[in-house]
Amino acid sequence: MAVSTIYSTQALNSTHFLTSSPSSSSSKQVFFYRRQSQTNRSRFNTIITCAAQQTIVIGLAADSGCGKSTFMRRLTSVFGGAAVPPKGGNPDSNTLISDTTTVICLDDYHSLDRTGRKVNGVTALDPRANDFDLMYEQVKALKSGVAVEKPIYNHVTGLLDAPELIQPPKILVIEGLHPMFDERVRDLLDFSIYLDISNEVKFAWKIQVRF
Ligand SMILES: Nc1ncnc2c1ncn2[C@@H]1O[C@H](COP(=O)(O)OP(=O)(O)OP(=O)(O)O)[C@@H](O)[C@H]1O
Ligand SMILES: O=C(CO)[C@H](O)[C@H](O)COP(=O)(O)O
Repeated sequence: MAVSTIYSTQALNSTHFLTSSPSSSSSKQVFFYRRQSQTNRSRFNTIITCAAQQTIVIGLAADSGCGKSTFMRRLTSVFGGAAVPPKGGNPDSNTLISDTTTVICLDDYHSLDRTGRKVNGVTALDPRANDFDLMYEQVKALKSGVAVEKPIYNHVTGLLDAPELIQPPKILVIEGLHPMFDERVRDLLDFSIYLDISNEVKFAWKIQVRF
């Protein structure tokens, strides 16, 4: 598994691209190619293509409000096609689907809704508030080409909504608080990214969202 950490102190508005990263496991065929245009050597002109035998799984971890969604929108656009919510589904779905990539928000594996967390005195970061067994089963199924009925955590109501059908994509991104906490889920990742955002920047971004 290749690992990359993005530091907020380096460049707040920069995008960090995946570079050539053969998987550590010789049984997999996962390659990201990085190529720059001859005419324009700007890093925003980088093209990435990918060849793989099965669904590639990318894990993106960061604290709440640290730019996971923003980073994923940029990454999926690099992979090709606009990422949009599932058509005709729950308007509060957290999922984004593009031609090549499906982004799943791991908040959907909260085992306790907002009231349940309050009653039990735990935050969403607490492993006890998350269903890692289901997360593992469903990521494993998608990686092996099997569709799943994934739950939805509704950030508007704070409730767990009826599940949505997720088809196996070429590239699956799981983004959230804990893509690397459970060893079984971690072992399914081909590439891991951690957004290491300083508290100063994190609070500034959070205030921007809330006010
Ligand atoms: N690289 C960046 N430069 C400037 N602002 C950013 C950057 N990344 C994210 N932000 C801002 O920070 C805020 C939070 O970003 P975002 O919603 O992507 O985070 P998140 O981790 O997905 O949040 P949540 O955990 O609540 O789902 C947004 O207002 C976004 O515009
Ligand atoms: O986005 C989050 C974590 O990634 C939220 O903090 C978490 O899902 C709890 O949800 P809410 O704030 O709606 O109670």
